[in-house]
Amino acid sequence: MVKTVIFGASGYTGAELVKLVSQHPKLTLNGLYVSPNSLDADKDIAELHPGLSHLKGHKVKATAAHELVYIAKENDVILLATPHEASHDWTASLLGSNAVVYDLSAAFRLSDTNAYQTHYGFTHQHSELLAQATYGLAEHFANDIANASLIALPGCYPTASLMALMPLVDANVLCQSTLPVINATSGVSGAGRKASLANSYCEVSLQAYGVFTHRHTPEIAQYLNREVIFTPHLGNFKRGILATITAKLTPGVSQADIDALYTACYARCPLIRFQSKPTRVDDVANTPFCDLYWQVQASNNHIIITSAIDNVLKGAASQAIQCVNLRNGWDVTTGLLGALS
Ligand SMILES: NC(=O)C1=CN([C@@H]2O[C@H](COP(=O)(O)OP(=O)(O)OC[C@H]3O[C@@H](n4cnc5c(N)ncnc54)[C@H](OP(=O)(O)O)[C@@H]3O)[C@@H](O)[C@H]2O)C=CC1
Ligand SMILES: CC(=O)N[C@@H](CCC(=O)OP(=O)(O)O)C(=O)O
Repeated sequence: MVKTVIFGASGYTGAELVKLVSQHPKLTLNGLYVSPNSLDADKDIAELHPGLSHLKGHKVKATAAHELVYIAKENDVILLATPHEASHDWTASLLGSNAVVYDLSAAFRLSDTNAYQTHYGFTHQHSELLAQATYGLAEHFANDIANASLIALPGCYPTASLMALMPLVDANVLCQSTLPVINATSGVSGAGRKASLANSYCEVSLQAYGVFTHRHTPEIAQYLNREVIFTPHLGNFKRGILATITAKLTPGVSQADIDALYTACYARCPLIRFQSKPTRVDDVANTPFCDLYWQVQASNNHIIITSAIDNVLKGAASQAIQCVNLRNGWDVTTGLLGALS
């Protein structure tokens, strides 16, 4: 069995990772960690997440920075479901042995160190790790992921957006002079488990936020190699993201062309599903799938694509497990579909 540890195990994505690792046929849970001064240190995971009561006996431990090198030596898979700064500070100590680091934060997603000061408010100290990191967008970078030692999982909105737009950019069917427009709504779990006024039950109402400033705009732009207009919205539901994307096509591109293009791109991708009607959050919540729907309006060369994912699964934890599977040469769905049928 492949020994696996999870940092940030008490959070939303951490708890999903605990569940996914525990049901994975080739992984074994070998340690759960929270922050050095966490109020949850030494609590049982079943106490923190009653939905994980069947895993009673797994306690979360406070991380001690001086133990990181040892933890990495003793394990094969390190999953970081931690804030960006914690991943940034700890990853160098976790690399260097045989363990592979899968980081769910944004600490290693962007290639430009300066972007971290602008968009994340901290100074990035590890340009060498940014150069080394592989982006964990599983369906698009499978070969790179298979050989990587540091995998930077995409953000939730970038996952939904890039799954829709990358095939079109790669096939060069988007008009160069018009920016794709992405409007996406996320459930509240996207903001993490920590209490805040903006995310409290009575305060949440469907609303745009981060207008022209959201930190996922440069992430999406970097991997598309072109600018986009991205506007996130907060919705009053727990989990899921629906991205509705409008883009201008080059003249003459038809519905049949786009059908063929997506079909070819995702032919061997069992976790990408095509829908004949606009996609719905309820169909992907609690699943590792990304659902796509598209419609071309030939009269004015436009396409609308709708992309739906579960933000804590395909947008984070289950995509991390896809990467673990790819990195170990296992079927990409291993451990992900068992409880669904
Ligand atoms: N929620 C989502 O939909 C998505 C989240 N992500 C990213 O995944 C990561 C985890 O997100 P999420 O699960 O939502 O967050 P949560 O706030 O729900 O959980 C964060 C976890 O990290 C621990 N933690 C907090 N501060 C530190 C610290 N300084 N050092 C180490 N551990 C710490 C917390 O426990 P404690 O404070 O008790 O130590 C908790 O276990 C983040 O980087 C987030 O940006 C990515 C994609 C989607
Ligand atoms: C609803 C909500 O608040 N969502 C989060 C995005 C969550 C995510 O993907 O986070 P990272 O890129 O930080 O890992 C936000 O907009 O900040």
